[in-house]
Amino acid sequence: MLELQHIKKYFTVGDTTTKALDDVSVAFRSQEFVSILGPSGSGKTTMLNIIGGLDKYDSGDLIIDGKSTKTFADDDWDAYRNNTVGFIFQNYNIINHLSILDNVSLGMTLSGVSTSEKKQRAQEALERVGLKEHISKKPSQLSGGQLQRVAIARALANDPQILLADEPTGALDTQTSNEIMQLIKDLSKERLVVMVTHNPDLAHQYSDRIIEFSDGKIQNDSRPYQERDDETHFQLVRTKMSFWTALKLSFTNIKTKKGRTFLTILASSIGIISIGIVLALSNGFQKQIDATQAETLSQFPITISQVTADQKQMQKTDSTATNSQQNFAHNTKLTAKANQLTAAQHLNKITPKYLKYVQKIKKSDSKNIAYTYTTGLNLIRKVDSQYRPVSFATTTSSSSESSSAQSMFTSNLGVGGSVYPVDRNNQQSFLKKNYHVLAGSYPKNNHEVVFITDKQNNLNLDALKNLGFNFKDQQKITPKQLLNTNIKVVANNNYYQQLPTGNFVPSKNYNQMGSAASTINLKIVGILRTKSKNSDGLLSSGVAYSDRLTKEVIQENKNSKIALTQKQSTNNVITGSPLKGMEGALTLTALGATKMPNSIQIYPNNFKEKNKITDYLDKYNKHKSKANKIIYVDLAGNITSITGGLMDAITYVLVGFAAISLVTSMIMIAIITYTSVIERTKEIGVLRALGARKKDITRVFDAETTILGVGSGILGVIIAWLLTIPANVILANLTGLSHVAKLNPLHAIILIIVSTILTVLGGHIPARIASKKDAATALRSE
Ligand SMILES: Nc1ncnc2c1ncn2[C@@H]1O[C@H](COP(=O)(O)OP(=O)(O)OP(=O)(O)O)[C@@H](O)[C@H]1O
Repeated sequence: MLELQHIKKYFTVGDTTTKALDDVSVAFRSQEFVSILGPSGSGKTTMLNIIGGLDKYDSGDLIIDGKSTKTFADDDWDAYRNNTVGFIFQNYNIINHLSILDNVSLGMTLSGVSTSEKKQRAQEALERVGLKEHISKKPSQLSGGQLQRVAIARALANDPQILLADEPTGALDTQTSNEIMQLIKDLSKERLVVMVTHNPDLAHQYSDRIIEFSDGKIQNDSRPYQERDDETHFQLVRTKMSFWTALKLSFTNIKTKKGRTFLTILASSIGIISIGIVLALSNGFQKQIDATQAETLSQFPITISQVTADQKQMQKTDSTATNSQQNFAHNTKLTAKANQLTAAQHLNKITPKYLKYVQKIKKSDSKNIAYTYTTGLNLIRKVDSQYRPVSFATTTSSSSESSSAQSMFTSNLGVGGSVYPVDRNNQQSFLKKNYHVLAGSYPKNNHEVVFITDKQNNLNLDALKNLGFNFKDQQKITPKQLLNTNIKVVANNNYYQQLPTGNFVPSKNYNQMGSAASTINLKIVGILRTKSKNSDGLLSSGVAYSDRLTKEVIQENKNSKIALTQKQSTNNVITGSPLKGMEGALTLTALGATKMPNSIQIYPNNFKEKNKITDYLDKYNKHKSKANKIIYVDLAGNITSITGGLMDAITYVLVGFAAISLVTSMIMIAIITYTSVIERTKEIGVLRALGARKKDITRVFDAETTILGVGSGILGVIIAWLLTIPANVILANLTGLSHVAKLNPLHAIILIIVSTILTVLGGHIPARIASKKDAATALRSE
C-alpha cells in the first residue's frame, strides 16, 4: 500500500552535501509493524518524514495506494498528512496550553469534523490508549508515558492508514516503554506502523519486520515485500482551519502568558490613548465653541444691502491679482483695468417682489426683520427756549448744522443713530431680548426713542452734542437730564425752501417749523444697555429708533416738493452738482422719495434657524442671472466656518503626533509576534504534521495579533475615557468649562478598529515567516 521508488534526499549545507536518503526503494504492506534500525545520522528520521509528507523527496517517487505523489501540490500533502498518516514523536509534542481533549481533536478540527463527533472520537481514542480516567487533566499534569499515550491518541483520532513513530519510547523507562510498544503493536493489527528506533531489543520483540539502515541506504530487510500494481481509490479530504479555531488556539496560548500579554496590550494602547484624548478634547472644545458661537453669533443678522461686495468675485480677483502682481509685463501695451473692489461691487436689486419674498420668511425662523432706510430725518429741538437743528449722528463730522443730503448718504447704522426692528408680531422682542432698561422704559410706539449706552454705561458724547446737549467728557449724567427730551421731525416741505434759482436750501426759521402741523414729536423714553456681550454692538451707542418711524417719514416726504423735483433732475437739487452713478438713487432715498429700503437685516430666532433662512434666500437666486442675484452677508456664518476649520487643523496635527506612537506599537507588535513565532515553533511543526496548511499557520498568528489589537484598542479606549474624568476636573478649574473632554462612541469604535488593523498588519509579516517554516525542521527544534 506504500512504496518508495528510488527516493533520494540530499541536504547541502555550505560545501558539504549529506546523502540522507540515497536511492531508497522499499514497499510496505497495508498491515504490518516495521521497525527501522540504524546508527545515528543514517537517515531514518528523514525517511519517516518523507513517508509522512513532512519533508519532500528530491527524486524518485512515493506511491500511496497505487497513486504517485509526484504531482502532489502543497494542499495534497497537507490533506495527506491529515487523513492518511499519524505521527508519534520521541518528545510527544503535546501543545501544553491546550487541554488533552483539544490536543487529540486538533487533526479532526483541521479536517472539519463536527464538534460532537470530534469529542466522541477523541474520547474513544483516549480510552483506547488507556487514559479514560485522565481526560480532564492538563498536559502539565501527566507523566511522560501518559503524554506519549495522548500523542498516540492524537495520531489515531483521524483513523490513519499509516502510523509513523519516531523513537516513541526514547524518553521513557523500560516498563513504560514496554506498555507503549504493546499499544503500538495492537494498533498495527489494523494499519501499517513504521517505527524508527535505536533499541534493537524492542524492535525484535514487537515488530513484524526489521529494516536496517546506514548511510542513507537500506542494508537489510527481514521481510521484504513486492507491491502489486492494484487499481486503488485513493482519496483525500482537504484540510482547513477556521479563523475561530485559530482564535481559540491563540487565545489559550495567550492565557498561559497573561502578564506579558497585559504589558504588551498596555504598551501598544498608548497610541490609542493619546489619540482618544486628543479626539475627546477637540470634540468637547468644538462643541463648546459651537455652543458659544451659536449663542454669540445668532444675534447677528443676515444683512442684505443695496450695495454689497461679491465675496466670490473678490476671492477670484485676489487670486489672479497675486499671480499677475508678482510678474512684470513683458511688453509695453497699456490696459484699462477696473479697481478690484469696484469690480467686486454688486448692486442688489431690492425690488417690491424681493421684499415680499423676504416677508414670507417664517416667523418661527426669524421674528425680527429690520428695514433700514438711509432717509434723512430733519430734526429740531428746543434748546434754551430756541429751536435749533439737531441730529442722531454719532460722530462729529456730520455737525448739526450740516443738513445737506450728502451727509445722509451714510448708513443710518452708526452715523444717523441706530434703527431697531419692531418684531413681526408688533412686539418689542428685539429690544427686550438684547437690551435691558437702565432708566425709563422700553419704547411703546414709533414716536418713543431710546438712548443706547455702551457696556460701561457710557453715553456717546458726540451723539449727545449732536442732540444739542452741552456735556463735557467724563461728566456724570443723571437719567433725568435725558429722559423726556422732545425732538421734532420736520417734514421736507417745512424744512426746505426753494430758491429762485430752483435749488433747495434748509430754511432757518426753526421756530416756525416747530409749530408746523405735519411735525412728528419724538420723546426719549428710556436708556438701554446691552444684556450680554453677545448682543453688544447690534445697536451703536446713541439714539435708537424704530424702523417704523422711518417708514412714517417716508410716507410723509415721498411727495414733498424737494423729492418730486429731485426725481425730475439730473443734478443734486441742494448743491446743484451733477449726479454720477448711484448718487441719484441715494439722494432720492435720503430725501425719502423711494420706498425701497437701503438694507435689510434678518435676525434669526436662533443659530439653527439661520441655515433655514440662508437656504431660503439662496433659493431666490436659483436660475437668476448674475446681475439679478441678491447677495447677502452672513457674518456669523463666515466666522463659524473659520473657527471650525481651525479646530479641525489643530486636531489633525495632534492626532498626527499621537499616530507616531501607534506606529511604534505596530513595530513592537511585530517584534512580539516574531518572538511568539520562535516560541511556538514546535506547535507550528505539530500543526503542520497534523495537516495544517501554511495559510492556517499564518491565521494562527494573525488571530493572536487580532486578540492583542482588539485588546489594546479596548484598553486604550477605556483608559482614554477614564482620563477624561481628571482632564475635565483640571479644565473646569482652569477655564470654568465643565465636561469639555468627551469621547465620542463612534471615535472609540473607530480607534478599536484602527488598533486591530494596525496590530494585525504589524504581526502579519512574522506570521508569514512562521507559515514558511519547514515542518520537519520545526519539529526537530526543541
Ligand atoms: N534540515 C537538514 N539540513 C541539513 N542536514 C540535515 C537536515 N536534516 C537531516 N540532515 C542530515 O541528514 C542526515 C540524516 O539525518 P536523520 O535525522 O534522518 O538521521 P537519523 O538516522 O534519524 O539520526 P538519529 O537516529 O540520530 O535521529 C544527518 O546527517 C543529518 O545531519
